[in-house]
Amino acid sequence: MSHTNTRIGESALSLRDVTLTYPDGQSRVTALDDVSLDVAAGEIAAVTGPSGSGKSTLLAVAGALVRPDRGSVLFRMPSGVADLASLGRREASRVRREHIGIVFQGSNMVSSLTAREQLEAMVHLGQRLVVPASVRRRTRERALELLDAVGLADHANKRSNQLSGGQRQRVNLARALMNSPSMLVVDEPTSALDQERGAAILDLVVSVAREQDAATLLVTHDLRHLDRMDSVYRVVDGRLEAASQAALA
Ligand SMILES: Nc1ncnc2c1ncn2[C@@H]1O[C@H](COP(=O)(O)OP(=O)(O)OP(=O)(O)O)[C@@H](O)[C@H]1O
Repeated sequence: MSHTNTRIGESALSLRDVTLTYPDGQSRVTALDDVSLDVAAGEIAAVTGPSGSGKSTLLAVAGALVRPDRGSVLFRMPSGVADLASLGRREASRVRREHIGIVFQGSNMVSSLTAREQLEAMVHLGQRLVVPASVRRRTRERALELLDAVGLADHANKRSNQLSGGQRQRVNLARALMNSPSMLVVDEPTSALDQERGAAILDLVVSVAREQDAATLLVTHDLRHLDRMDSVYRVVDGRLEAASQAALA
């Protein structure tokens, strides 16, 4: 893994000149066009923009789910700085599991597991040996704590097909927080929620980002929340623009 501290400066996440294209028939469509972005630890950066402009792709690149064609994606983890753009599949998957919390719309849940077990699996998945009872107990406690924090203490033992769309979205967020990630990438966390619950979930994202010093990228269409963000960007045709909140209102 590369250790390139000098180029990342004070940032926890630093994208430099990132370009990503997808195949489109005989040609290619440019989803991200020379994007550079810095997010500090504990900073919450909102990403807005029209449908199809490249927001989810930006999150996927930052979250080590997709490798860009060009550019670097430097990420500061407790163990050092890695360029996510140059990691192989296995290494990227390990970094995601251990250090990145990902909340995408429709994130997959295992239907046979309860809400609590979905969270516990995040921790147990990475462990090859038999998990000691003390670790299992701590993991369970943390899972219940997080389910409580997202307002689902009473639903811990329900399977995902017994939960509503909004409740599943909250399980997704709780699950992303299980490993105390250094980076959170969150796509439309409030889309399936009413205003009150949406605001509560956003409160949780904000408090987690601050308390755990997680660099946070959050796609939202809900302009009411933008005043709670540290920075606001707009993606238009794959290009990133800094956006003032006044210009978006
Ligand atoms: N897997 C893919 N294969 C081919 N093209 C893709 C793929 N994923 C996205 N695209 C294209 O890349 C561009 C950016 O898509 P992206 O999903 O990042 O936009 P978005 O801003 O998140 O949109 P929305 O707000 O509708 O979710 C679009 O033109 C889209 O059609």
